[in-house]
Amino acid sequence: MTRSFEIPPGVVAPDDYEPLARERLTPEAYAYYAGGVADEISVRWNREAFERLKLRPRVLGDFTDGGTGLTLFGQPFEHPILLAPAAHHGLAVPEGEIATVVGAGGAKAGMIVSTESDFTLEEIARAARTPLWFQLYIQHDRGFTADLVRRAEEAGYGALVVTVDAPVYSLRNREQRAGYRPPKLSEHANMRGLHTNYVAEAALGESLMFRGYLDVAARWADIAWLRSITRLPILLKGIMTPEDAERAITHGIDGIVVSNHGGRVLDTLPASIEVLPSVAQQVAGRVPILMDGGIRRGTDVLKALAFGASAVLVGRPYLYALAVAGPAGVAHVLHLLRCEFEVAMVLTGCRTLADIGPDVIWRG
Ligand SMILES: Cc1cc2nc3c(=O)[nH]c(=O)nc-3n(C[C@H](O)[C@H](O)[C@H](O)COP(=O)(O)O)c2cc1C
Ligand SMILES: CCCCC(=O)C(=O)O
Repeated sequence: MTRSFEIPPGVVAPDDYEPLARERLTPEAYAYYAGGVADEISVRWNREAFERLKLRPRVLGDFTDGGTGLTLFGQPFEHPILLAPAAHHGLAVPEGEIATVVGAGGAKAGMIVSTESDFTLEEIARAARTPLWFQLYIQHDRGFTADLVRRAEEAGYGALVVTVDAPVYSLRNREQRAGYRPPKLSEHANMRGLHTNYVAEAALGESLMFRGYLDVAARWADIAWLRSITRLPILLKGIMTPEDAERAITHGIDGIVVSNHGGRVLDTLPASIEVLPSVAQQVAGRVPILMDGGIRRGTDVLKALAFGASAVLVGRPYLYALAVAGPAGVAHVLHLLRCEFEVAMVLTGCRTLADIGPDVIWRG
């Protein structure tokens, strides 16, 4: 790092980074980070659903030997707040994901590295002092995809998070209005040399989706194939229904991420937190569930765990913090969330994560 990064005075809550990031990012980059698909209704619902949930306080508990530690797939984590996979940290600072992973290490937070990172997965792993998982987008070229998996294994990633809810770059009007253009797949650091002839474009009068593009998109058979080529734990990210959760389990996957992709793929999907209980009921403890979408406060983390998540992922808050204060910002925003979460645990009578259950939610 060649520059020093400082936390601006007055930043005391995760959301305090957002207006400052907006000033520092280009309008195109801000549109990419902040935006969702179409009218951004699911983006709003992710927040509103958390805001509607009330907590039930408990007093005078005994917190001896309490803590936030957990184990996922045999890997220890200090707390259940991980960095969600997000493409293009280089839009925030030139050091991109290298700065992010340093910040994640400072806050002892696990990080999920995106297929579409601006540094290679190997470069990020070399800079890491914290557990890393790799988020995989199954590419049209399955041989290339298998190579990515092999590279993630060799670089020491602890799990594969296969994102299954975005087979197509969806219609993000805010990005379009701001003039943001995503790079071509082969321009991404991890995907140099990738070739694909399949692009989701349609001339007037042509079909966008049903003219061959989906011939090479991932299907359930690809999950069975992935299962057969790696011993890494596999999570599917973007599961929103009990049926798909069940199907994932029958395909031998090890974990599920309940997510509407931060409202970036299909608008008017319900909030992730709203569907979490039905997925948790179906899964019934057979595999761990993680969730993301709209986590902005420690109380949101508590609510997600109360509804059956083992851990949560946070997206935009750390991207904004990265833009404002580099690795220091990332560490700080995660630390704020962890501190808020611990306070919420104590004030609802929870000594460890195992104590967090439906009882912490105020009913009626
Ligand atoms: C700028 C940005 C880029 C993202 N890129 C990816 C990605 O490459 N892969 C992926 O699985 N999810 C991606 N996501 C979705 C996040 O992993 C996560 O689901 C979402 O941001 C959670 O919602 P939140 O931002 O409200 O916390 C991205 C999200 C944002 C905001
Ligand atoms: C197909 C989407 C690519 C990156 C991404 O996941 C996002 O911007 O949300």
